[in-house]
Amino acid sequence: MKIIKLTTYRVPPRWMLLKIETDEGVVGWGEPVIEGRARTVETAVQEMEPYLIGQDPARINDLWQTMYRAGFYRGGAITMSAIAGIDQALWDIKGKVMGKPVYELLGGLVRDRMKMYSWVGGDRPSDIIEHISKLREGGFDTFKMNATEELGMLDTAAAVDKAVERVAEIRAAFGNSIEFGLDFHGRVAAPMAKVLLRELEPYRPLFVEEPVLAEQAEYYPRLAETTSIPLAAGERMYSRFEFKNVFHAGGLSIVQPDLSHAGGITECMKIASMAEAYDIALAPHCPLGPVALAACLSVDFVSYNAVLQEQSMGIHYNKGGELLDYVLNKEDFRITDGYMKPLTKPGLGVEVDEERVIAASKNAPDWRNPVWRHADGSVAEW
Ligand SMILES: O=C(O)C(=O)C[C@@H](O)[C@H](O)CO
Ligand SMILES: [Mg+2]
Repeated sequence: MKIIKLTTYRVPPRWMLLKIETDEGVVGWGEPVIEGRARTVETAVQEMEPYLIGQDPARINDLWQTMYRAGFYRGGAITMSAIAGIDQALWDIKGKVMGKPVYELLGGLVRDRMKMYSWVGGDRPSDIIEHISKLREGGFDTFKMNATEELGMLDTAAAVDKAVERVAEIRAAFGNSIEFGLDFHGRVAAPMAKVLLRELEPYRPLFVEEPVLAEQAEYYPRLAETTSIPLAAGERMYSRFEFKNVFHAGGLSIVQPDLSHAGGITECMKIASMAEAYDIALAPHCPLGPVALAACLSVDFVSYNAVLQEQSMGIHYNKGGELLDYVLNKEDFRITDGYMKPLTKPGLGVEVDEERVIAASKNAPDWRNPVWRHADGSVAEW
């Protein structure tokens, strides 16, 4: 079997799907994308074609190593997202050829169902109580929200109190009948992270995500010394070589690689097992589309340390497109009592609605995250 064609489709709300075709008619789908840089990743996928066209899609490991090493320069968000989507599609092909779901090819199920969580509150956290109440009716009991709006490197007690009061309200409304993660989203600089973590401690969030920016990862062990709140990060790290340093330095309790940013299934399986060796839990990042989620689940269902899975249904980013819009087997993505079952169809287990994808790709928006500014006019982390 040989790879004959790669086709990318940028689709609303801000995703990109990749179709890899073979000379024997077997097709694989992947989701290579960096939110806000879809066109750049699209070009990166096209630049990988010379390594792929005419090659045997079964040789995933060799194709992965070639894409990673052959271009001399390596790593980073764009290249590793391109490799990620291609890798997902190659695993999809392999599963379809062998008539097995990818998790079977990775050693079989380590659990029968996977715990899912839902975003609440939007870019500027608001209406949290009402949003949680509504999602609880749908069976969710675990949520994630932004902890703050813009926050200065050194901010006021009032700004800290605003973030803490929001969390206090959640505990007052729901007690310990629900769990919630707080995403600092890189908005909190090191000087304020310690302050916020201390004030949030009494409310026992399930975790705090990106307590500081990934480029400040050396603070993770220092911050972990000051709090019992589990620290989580990973969506802005792109290979096991980056995660290696973070695991070795310590401080992270939960690792959140993104299956569409960190080299795909092949790489994230390695990251997951490295994390397990450090007793770090796995909670793949996935505010993206159905193929990315299916790739996450392929890793979740074979990784002992997988504890939580993000999914984007109802997320505030999904304007103009929703998770199941491009999926024919929607019923397989049902979430019952906050859990998903394995996707059992061959490959990644997503039956892509290709007609819908092609139609939607005709006028895909160039999604960009907003550029926030502090009161003094300087750029704020979004
Ligand atoms: O889902 C998360 O945890 C996020 O922090 C969302 C962020 O990754 C946006 O997708 C960037 O555009
Ligand atoms: Mg995040």
